[in-house]
Amino acid sequence: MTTSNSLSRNEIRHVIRQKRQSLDETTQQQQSQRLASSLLNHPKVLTAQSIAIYLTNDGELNTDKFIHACWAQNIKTYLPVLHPFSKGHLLFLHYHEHTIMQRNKYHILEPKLNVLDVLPLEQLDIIFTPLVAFDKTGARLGMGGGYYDRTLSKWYAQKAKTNKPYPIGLAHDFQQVETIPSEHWDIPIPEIITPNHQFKFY
Ligand SMILES: Nc1nc2c(c(=O)[nH]1)N(C=O)[C@@H](CNc1ccc(C(=O)N[C@@H](CCC(=O)O)C(=O)O)cc1)CN2
Ligand SMILES: Nc1ncnc2c1ncn2[C@@H]1O[C@H](COP(=O)(O)OP(=O)(O)OP(=O)(O)O)[C@@H](O)[C@H]1O
Repeated sequence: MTTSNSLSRNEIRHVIRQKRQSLDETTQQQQSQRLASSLLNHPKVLTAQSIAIYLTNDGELNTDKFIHACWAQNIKTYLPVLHPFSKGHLLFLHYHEHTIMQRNKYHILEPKLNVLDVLPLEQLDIIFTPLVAFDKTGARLGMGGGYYDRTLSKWYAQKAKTNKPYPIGLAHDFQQVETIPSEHWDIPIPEIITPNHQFKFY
């Protein structure tokens, strides 16, 4: 990794995170509704039984309305939980209206760990991934922990077999940038959805 690369990745993170943190609540609610409406017509969602999603943090595109719509349609929803021993890795736990929640070290709400609620990655139909920025090639930049890079690398390694879970990035339109300086561990994702566009990369 070169210093200039890491600086510009950090600069992108800084600029885009500031922008999304400054969104007002009305805009967030409108975008959440638009997202839910478009996702509910998505062919992969229409046939999904279990999906991984995230709870909005740091001004991310709000997923609340979509999550509730999934529950109404009997689509099971799973949330990322920081792995208790395996640093940098995520588990995906069932999230329903009675789930006991707690805050992780980043102050993001996550289901309280219970092994009975964990679903192996390959049993999820779709993994909706949060991101800070994406570019025209499908490169994604996250918060900097490498959590989704590690998760997606497991998907990538086994994708010839099952292609499950199908990754879809979610973002505000302004999170698209010209180019993300790539690192060797980055896994480009096949599809990114914003309130106004659907991008398919391969
Ligand atoms: N909604 C949501 N949930 C998610 C993620 C995400 O991007 N969005 N993650 C995606 O990976 C994982 C958490 N990764 C994160 C990595 C860094 C920071 C963060 O805020 N870092 C602060 C410093 C916080 C601290 O150390 O106290 C910062 O960079 O300013 C947050 C989450 C799992 N859950
Ligand atoms: N597949 C992987 N295996 C091991 N380490 C990895 C892997 N992917 C990323 N990392 C490590 O994670 C750290 C953070 O990576 P990076 O800055 O690209 O995360 P990010 O894409 O912003 O975050 P996220 O993927 O959680 O959204 C890097 O130091 C990198 O070495």
